[in-house]
Amino acid sequence: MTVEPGRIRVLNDAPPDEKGRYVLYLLQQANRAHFNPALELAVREANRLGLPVVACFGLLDGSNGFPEANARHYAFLLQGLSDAANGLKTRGIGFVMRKCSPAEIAIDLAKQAALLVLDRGYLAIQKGWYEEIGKRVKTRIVQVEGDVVVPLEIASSRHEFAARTLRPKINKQLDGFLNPLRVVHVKHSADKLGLSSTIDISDPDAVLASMTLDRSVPPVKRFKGGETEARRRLKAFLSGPFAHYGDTRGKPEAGAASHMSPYLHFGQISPVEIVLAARAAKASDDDKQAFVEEVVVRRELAMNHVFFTAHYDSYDHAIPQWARDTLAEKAKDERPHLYTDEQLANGETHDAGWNTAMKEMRETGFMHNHLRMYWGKKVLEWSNSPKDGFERTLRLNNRFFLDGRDPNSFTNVGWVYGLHDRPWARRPIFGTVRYQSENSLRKFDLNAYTRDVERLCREEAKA
Ligand SMILES: Cc1cc2nc3c(=O)[nH]c(=O)nc-3n(C[C@H](O)[C@H](O)[C@H](O)COP(=O)(O)OP(=O)(O)OC[C@H]3O[C@@H](n4cnc5c(N)ncnc54)[C@H](O)[C@@H]3O)c2cc1C
Repeated sequence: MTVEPGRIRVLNDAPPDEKGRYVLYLLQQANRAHFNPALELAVREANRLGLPVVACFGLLDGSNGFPEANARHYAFLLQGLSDAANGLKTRGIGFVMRKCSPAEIAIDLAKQAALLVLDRGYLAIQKGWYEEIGKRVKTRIVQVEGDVVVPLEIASSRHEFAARTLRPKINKQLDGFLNPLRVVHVKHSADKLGLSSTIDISDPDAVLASMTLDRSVPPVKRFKGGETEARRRLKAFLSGPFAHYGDTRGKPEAGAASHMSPYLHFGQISPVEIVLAARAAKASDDDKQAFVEEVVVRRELAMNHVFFTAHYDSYDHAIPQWARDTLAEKAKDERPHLYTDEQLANGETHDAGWNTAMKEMRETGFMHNHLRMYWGKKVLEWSNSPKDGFERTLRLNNRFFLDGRDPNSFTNVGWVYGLHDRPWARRPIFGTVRYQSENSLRKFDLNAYTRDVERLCREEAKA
């Protein structure tokens, strides 16, 4: 199918500029050359206008760097862009990359474009780029939503209370947006335009070395960025552990995790592609349903939260009143264990299971879903105040996770503090916010998980 009309928003309804030399696509959220609705729409429009397509990317560097991004994040991003650039070239689509803001490169290259196509993300910084572009680009601008299954405003027009309020709305729309995307053949190659990048992305390591950035968190070997690698991992997951996803996803040692979150965060794979592949895989309906619940309902609940919450990174704005009240009542409760930021980051607590999870995160950029909940709840318990706990959980999350700095990051850290949840039995420190005890470490084989983490860390340490 071609792009569903519900994914398309016209931001500037001017006619395409007749003098335009190409159709420009600001590839910023959906960093991929395939299964990318914004790109396919750009190709379709370019063919209709008899023009080539040029994709562009603005790389934020130095003092202008992306908030909280470090060498780990940038290495993965650049590997993905290198892969995307190869895919674009094979299709006859131009690719221009410069060290500047995404808005800057789009505004500059749009001067010679008939039409500008944007993809769509929901973080405040991304919304800022779209606003700036909207004010300064005079030609037609079309935005295409390709990184959620059900377009956000179609799913819901308000901040959702919990997964149970969003789920029926998503389910009503789901089948209408789960369509294979038709690849549009490029009729006019961009080769003759003579546009060149100031960045040679064929060597992502060299680009990383040329950047001014926080190198205190190094790249990881466990995850290689790019759509090719995302699809390879997805295939391996769906033909193996997926058959037991429903039963074993709470067991970190069982391997029933897709590891799609870093690839989804950097737009290196489409969630629609993931769900279509999962539906076609050999697994029970229960396994499929459990997976769709995570990758569509929970993930899109996170998008809904950041979209409708202006200050989603602020404890006072993002956490519901009932949860802040109950945590405030318990703010003076004795805290048997208090740790500094450094002790937490180094995994120097009394809790060996927590330290192992922290080690997986710090050394390999990832942590299993089941442990993330435990990990977050303990930071709340071991912090001076709930606000302090929220802020340092978010800092650690965004610093070490490859999938950090995502709508999922802000929303799930918020969940630890009561967002999208309900009151539970009253406890010290937590009040009626859901507590998680050390017992949750006994529900899986902690020794097997620890051995796994040790092995992964040895592999990271190899030259
Ligand atoms: C304290 C805490 C912090 C978290 N921080 C992040 C983060 O920074 N970035 C991030 O992407 N996720 C975060 N999560 C959500 C979840 O833990 C990860 O998305 C998941 O573990 C990623 O592993 P996977 O891709 O193998 O997941 P799978 O189990 O294979 O699930 C497939 C996909 O579904 C989505 N998904 C799964 N669980 C959730 C969830 N609870 N909420 C929303 N979407 C979900 C993800 O996109 C994931 O890739 C956090 C959860 C908690 C409790």
